[in-house]
Amino acid sequence: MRRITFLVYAVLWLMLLSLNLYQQVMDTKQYAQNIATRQAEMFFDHIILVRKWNASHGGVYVPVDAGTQPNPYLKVPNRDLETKEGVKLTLVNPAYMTRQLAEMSQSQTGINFHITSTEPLRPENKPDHWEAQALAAFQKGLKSVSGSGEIDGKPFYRYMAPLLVEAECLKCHDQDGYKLGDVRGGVSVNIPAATLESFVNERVDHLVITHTIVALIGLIVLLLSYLAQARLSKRLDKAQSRLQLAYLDSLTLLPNRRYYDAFVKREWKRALRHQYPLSMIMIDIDFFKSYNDNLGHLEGDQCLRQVARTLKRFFRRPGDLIARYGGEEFCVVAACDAEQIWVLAEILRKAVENMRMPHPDSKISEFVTISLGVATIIPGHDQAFDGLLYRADQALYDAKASGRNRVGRYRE
Ligand SMILES: Nc1nc2c(ncn2[C@@H]2O[C@H](COP(=O)(O)OP(=O)(O)OP(=O)(O)O)[C@@H](O)[C@H]2O)c(=O)[nH]1
Repeated sequence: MRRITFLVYAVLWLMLLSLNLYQQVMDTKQYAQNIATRQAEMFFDHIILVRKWNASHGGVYVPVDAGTQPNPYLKVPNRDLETKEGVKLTLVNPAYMTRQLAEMSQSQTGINFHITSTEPLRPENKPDHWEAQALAAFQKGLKSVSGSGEIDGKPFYRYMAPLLVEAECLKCHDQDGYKLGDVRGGVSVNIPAATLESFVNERVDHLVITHTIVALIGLIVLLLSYLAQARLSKRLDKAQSRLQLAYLDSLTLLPNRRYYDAFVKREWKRALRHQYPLSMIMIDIDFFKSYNDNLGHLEGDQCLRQVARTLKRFFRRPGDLIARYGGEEFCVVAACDAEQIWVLAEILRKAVENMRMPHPDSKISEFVTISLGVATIIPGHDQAFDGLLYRADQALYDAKASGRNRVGRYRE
């Protein structure tokens, strides 16, 4: 694994976990919201139940005191009575009762609920923005609305459901133009977010801790496998360079004699099996001894490298090989026929000549040149590879004998 791959995996891993953490935190918040909504629904149902009880009695008389004054918005006969003993009683209808319960609930449980409608008789029953939107939704048929929001700057889970006109309501409200089933308003129940905050915070803390631990474990595993892989590839690199040292000539970086031996053995067998021709070119730099003597051994090395580089350009096919055979000799093995190898040899000769590398002491040219000997054979069971080598050598000898800087062909 390369360092960049490791980093990409690490970032992906962290992104995946962050996404999961985010999703779980959102789920937790939604869960808290659901709990609050369920609680508010139950609260709402109780209010409705108590209102029904009150309405079923056409309201309930209670003694007048500082907290329960006659309801100025209740315009019915006999709203206020006095018992024989002189106790003053006033009629508490469902709306008045709901308001009183709301005040009691607010002070004792912190749960706030609010009876409201779009046209309230009592100004305090005017809906806030959230409630007004919920009332509009009820007019369109929605059965309840839940969410969250702020009341007097404090966060609340909010729930609201409509108050529908029922038979009991019409006893007092039929003069108001209401019909059975009409939306008369609604009651919003507001649960302080603080009641569930500790649950949410505790769960979020837990999620953050577990995700951090899992993230660290993942990163450690990733890091360990990266380090193990880095060590392994270092060892592989070392093994590879050892292998290269064993099979490459360090001066020219061409395959060396050892590689050449293994290669020709394999190729010879293959050509024997399939009965196709195998060709060889022996290459020798002309007057290389005098090049060395004249320009020095280091320049001689440089010349060998340059010639090798030039020759190597023509060998891209995996079935062909050019190797440093030894000293200033190179050898080509290729699975092709006599004509093709001759053409290739001629190309190589011209390529070296066209390098125009000065050779001050050559007897045939002012530049470095090569002589080449080519031979081709279709391997037979009674022959050995040495036969091909011998022929290529003979051809090279011919090329040298007939003037150098040319390709010699083996003739039977
Ligand atoms: N600089 C350098 N010279 C080398 C290397 N290997 C062999 N030689 C030299 O190559 C020369 C080969 O000389 P010869 O075999 O006489 O060949 P030549 O001078 O090219 O003569 P002809 O082949 O007849 O043209 C010798 O002087 C070797 O020392 C090498 O790795 N580096």
